[in-house]
Amino acid sequence: MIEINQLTKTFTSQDGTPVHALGGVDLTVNDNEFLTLLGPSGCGKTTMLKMIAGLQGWDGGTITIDGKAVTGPGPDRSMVFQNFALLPWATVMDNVCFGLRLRGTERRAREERAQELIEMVGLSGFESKRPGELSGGMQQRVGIARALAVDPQILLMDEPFGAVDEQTRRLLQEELLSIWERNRLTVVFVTHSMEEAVLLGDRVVLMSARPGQISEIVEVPLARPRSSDVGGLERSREYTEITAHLWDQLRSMHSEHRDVEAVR
Ligand SMILES: Nc1ncnc2c1ncn2[C@@H]1O[C@H](COP(=O)(O)OP(=O)(O)OP(=O)(O)O)[C@@H](O)[C@H]1O
Repeated sequence: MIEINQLTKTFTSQDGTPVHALGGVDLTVNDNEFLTLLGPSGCGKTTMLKMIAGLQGWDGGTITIDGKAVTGPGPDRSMVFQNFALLPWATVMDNVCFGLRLRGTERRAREERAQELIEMVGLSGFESKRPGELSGGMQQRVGIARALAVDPQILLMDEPFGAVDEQTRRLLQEELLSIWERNRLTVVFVTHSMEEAVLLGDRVVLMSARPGQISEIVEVPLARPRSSDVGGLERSREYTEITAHLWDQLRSMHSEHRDVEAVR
């Protein structure tokens, strides 16, 4: 279980003015939960994800995982980035093996594990290609396989499908759901898309504009497994009601934010 208590962070921008990114976030993520994070641009979603990953420090508050304080990155957590963050000179196989290699796993074992994952994400036959030879969707499949190779308990995903076309996005959503259904990981997934947040999540966490705080947590009652009929879910009444509610909330946040900016 991930427990976040009163998390605060203020950055200093280049001209020296403070940027209050997080203003006291409290959040609990349950084991095996698929949690999606939604909120206006700049409300601190990426910052919070990086903090859980142990890649970014904070000013106040605590983050614990199964009762242990997060003080840096660990083998229990993997992150998937929007821009894929692959090694451009390395092959698909070497990219997927990367984390296992850092851990000192011997070559045969790591290549066997990588091969399983390459098959799982539908990239068999592309093992010796380099990222530049692949489409965006294929590169993100490599990113997902790489993150899964180290068998993390927690997968942290920062708008992973933001840079791919609509059809690829749908396929990747279905694949991710099916991987999660089989492996029962804990997933924290940042997105700009209300639709994606609802289709994937057990709960949608709505963050308020900067300084980011939890504004509302919405339970998603859509039945699981969802991987085989994402399109059908989109036509259900529950889906329409939740997305309409989220849109109302986001719209009022945007207009409040505009009013605050205007007063400044
Ligand atoms: N290293 C940094 N130095 C200064 N300011 C930063 C730094 N990292 C983030 N910020 C600022 O902190 C705020 C939160 O950024 P963050 O990237 O977490 O937001 P976000 O909710 O993920 O945004 P988006 O949805 O646009 O990706 C933003 O105003 C951003 O400019």
